[in-house]
Amino acid sequence: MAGLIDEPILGTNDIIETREEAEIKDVLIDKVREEGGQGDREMAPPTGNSIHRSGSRPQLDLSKAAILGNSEERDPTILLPNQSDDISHLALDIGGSLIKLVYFSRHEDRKINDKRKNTVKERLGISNGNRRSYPILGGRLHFVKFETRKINECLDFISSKQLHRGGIDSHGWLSETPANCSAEIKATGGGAYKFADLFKEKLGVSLDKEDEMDCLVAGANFLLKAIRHEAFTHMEGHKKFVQIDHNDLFPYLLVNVGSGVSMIKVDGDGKFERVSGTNVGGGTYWGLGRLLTKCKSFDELLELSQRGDNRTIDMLVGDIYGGMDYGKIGLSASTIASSFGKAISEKKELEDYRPEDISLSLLRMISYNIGQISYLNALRFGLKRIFFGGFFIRGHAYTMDTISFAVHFWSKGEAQAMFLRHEGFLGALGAFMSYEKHGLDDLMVHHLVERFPMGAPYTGGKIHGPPLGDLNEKISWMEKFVLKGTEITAPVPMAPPGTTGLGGFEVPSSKGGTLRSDASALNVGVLHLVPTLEVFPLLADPKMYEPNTIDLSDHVELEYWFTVLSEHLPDLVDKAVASEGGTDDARRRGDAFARAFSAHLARLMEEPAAYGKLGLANLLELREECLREFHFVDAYRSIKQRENEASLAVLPDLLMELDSMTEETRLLTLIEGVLAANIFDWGSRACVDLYHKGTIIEIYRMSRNKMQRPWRVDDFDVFKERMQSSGDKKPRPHKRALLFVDNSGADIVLGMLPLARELLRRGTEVVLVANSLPALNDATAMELPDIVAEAAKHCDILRRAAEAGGLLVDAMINALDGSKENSSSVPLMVVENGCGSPCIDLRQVSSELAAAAKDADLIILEGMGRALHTNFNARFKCDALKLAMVKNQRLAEKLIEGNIYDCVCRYEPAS
Ligand SMILES: CC(C)(COP(=O)(O)O)[C@@H](O)C(=O)NCCC(=O)O
Ligand SMILES: [Mn+2]
Repeated sequence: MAGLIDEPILGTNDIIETREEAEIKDVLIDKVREEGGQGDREMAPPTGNSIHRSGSRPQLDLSKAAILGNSEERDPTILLPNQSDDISHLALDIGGSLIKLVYFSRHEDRKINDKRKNTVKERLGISNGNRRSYPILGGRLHFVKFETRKINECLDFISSKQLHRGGIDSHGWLSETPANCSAEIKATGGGAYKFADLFKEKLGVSLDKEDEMDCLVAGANFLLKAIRHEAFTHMEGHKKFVQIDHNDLFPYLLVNVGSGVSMIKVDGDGKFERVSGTNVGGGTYWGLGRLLTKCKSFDELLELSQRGDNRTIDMLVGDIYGGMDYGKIGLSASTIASSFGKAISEKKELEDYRPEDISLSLLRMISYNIGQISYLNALRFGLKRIFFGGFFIRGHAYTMDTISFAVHFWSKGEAQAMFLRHEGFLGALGAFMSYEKHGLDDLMVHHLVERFPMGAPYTGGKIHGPPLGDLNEKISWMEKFVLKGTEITAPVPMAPPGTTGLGGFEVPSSKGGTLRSDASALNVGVLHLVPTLEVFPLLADPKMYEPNTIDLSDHVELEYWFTVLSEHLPDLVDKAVASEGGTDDARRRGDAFARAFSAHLARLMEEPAAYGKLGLANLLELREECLREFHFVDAYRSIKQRENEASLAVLPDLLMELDSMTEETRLLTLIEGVLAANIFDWGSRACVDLYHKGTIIEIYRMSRNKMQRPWRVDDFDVFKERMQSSGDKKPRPHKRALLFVDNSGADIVLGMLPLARELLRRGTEVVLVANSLPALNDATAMELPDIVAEAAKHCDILRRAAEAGGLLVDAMINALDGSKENSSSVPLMVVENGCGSPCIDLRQVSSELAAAAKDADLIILEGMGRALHTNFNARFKCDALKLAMVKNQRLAEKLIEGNIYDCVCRYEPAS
């Protein structure tokens, strides 16, 4: 059976400048020695093309190794194109019931010879490499679990992924272990002792034991500081994410509900005390439940409870008071007076009770008890916040509701129970954190991007067999998955919460047809660690910033966008398959992509907050990520090329026309041009239908002719005032403008480039900000220099500025030999934005863009994705212009009370 886990993409390593291999090896060997602080240690000399390491270590393949960038730099990056090992860190939490694994896989190197990057770094004064003292590599943190009784499956998993081999040292290099010393894996939990010999025997590794409490606290602190939507409340079926202020996190009570329960007062990093606990925990539920119901697993028991009615077993207040409330002390008739209390007075045997009812009664008894004891401890120490973690909870709505109810009830609403999405992984994550100097504790929230687990959207990281090895296995698994028609293809709708008020709940508040135990067990994605990401420095209030304009927690809204994306899918698959030559292989990958994406959508429909707060930007990014997962690198490649060529052909005429205008008319025509050309959007259903009705130029002309002011949002006059002289007063030109460009073809060539040219003409430096990776027909930073070079053939202003910005090949030589000072023009530059999506979350942008922003006093956001779906409400420290054509009827109605093809020109002076 295939394994169901997200796999890092196994990709090719693109390459760079070639250098003498021998020289590179020397640098590399020196680097490993020096940075590992082990200069005196003997290192095996290279044999052939690889360094052979001790038996349990992977080989480092140095063939075709090359220095990336400038070899004179202090810490040059060295690319190993043939090094295929996915170097990993692994940590374990081996509990009585479950084994939790956290492992790290390195990002594949997608580095290519992007000369633009080097020049832009020089221009913007970006220092090379990482700014932290010990850099960590970009990569992904994966979270998986196994049942402890199936420990062999876990060992097979580790072995097949080679997770026990090698690690990364403090500098992101393979750490070296002397030949006579075996590898060590950090592990916590009782099983780290119990199974130490088994790990040694089967994998040849020693378990380096870490204290369980230390790990729990380290894991919880890391999550609460570094993950945006980690903590949430859960009351009467409603999940609500809580924004934790990192500076006001401590003290709090951490309640870890595993087999037993620990209550820990946390005062800071590494500062905590186990103040209480209870032996009535997850193990009790499972153990008693198994005896009473004959259930085979925890999940089965939990699933049973979904259909249970505890009133048949529990003695309720109403049973004692003849169906009445005991109002005087605030107890309703449905309050449980005594768990399992009815069983004493009835002449029934165990077989006479439904297992479903027993399970629910048990679950409720234990959850309530945990909630109550936790609150009493919080009260004891004056703690307001209580975070609950541990695998007992497993995102199960009824368990959380019951705990929340207990805390709320006994505290009279003063205290709140909060839950953690990575609830089960606190210990494993803490053990992972204990690897010395991995740099993780340095990471901040903007360095982590949580993405949907690609390989297995619906299985929640549960491992059912060996992991999927390659793309082919993943595709076959997708095929089998859909053919089997499991429940994900028909998502279970959320049921309205059911509560009787005061006393408690009659039935579980989120009672679907069936509880998919996997889904409830793991609501976490894969954490992508991107240490180079930064918060966009021009955000007026980063803490209050919310990228998404549309709230998808509104189910009607979610359903609408779900339908839009589903309907767009066949066309997208056609484009993607065509972009890969329309081969049988491409068709197969296309089908697998469609299935995987549909499954993700269905999963999110079922549980929108499964991976944190869901916004439209996440859905649009998911689609792009999913395409990349099935190796479609640029589905709209040929469309983009065709449109670029057609637009470049008419650019000279447009520029001539613009040059013949007065300054005032020209500015208006330029803005009209941007809005009109934004119609070329292959992500909009309506626009794609339109493209069948005419040529690119015909559609562009039609769109321009339709431009009539006032636009639906029209701040042009205020913008014009800022830009143009009135009377004798000549306004100070902006120093630097960041232009967030959108689509290829007419959009960039006939819209944004002419606007950039106007700004350059006025003496404003221009930085074109484009996607790092392709998304729909958006122009990428890699593509822009060629487009600019073509455009510059027809325009002196663009040519000189592009030269000054190092965008033209000749100019690059100038820039590098220091003659840039002679340039007579302000520069035109290109930076990548750090994302591969039609939208942009400005909390996580490339370091290039953050550096470029430092001197910028004007930003122009263009397109629906970047200016409407995201950032429509964003406020900036500098002047901001948001330009877009609305190419969706519903969005037009909702956002601007207008109609499809209406335009937005929103200008907001610096705040
Ligand atoms: C994907 C997009 C955000 C891209 O728009 P752009 O940023 O290129 O203006 C937009 O096309 C969109 O929201 N499309 C889905 C809605 C529809 O098909 O109507
Ligand atoms: Mn776009």
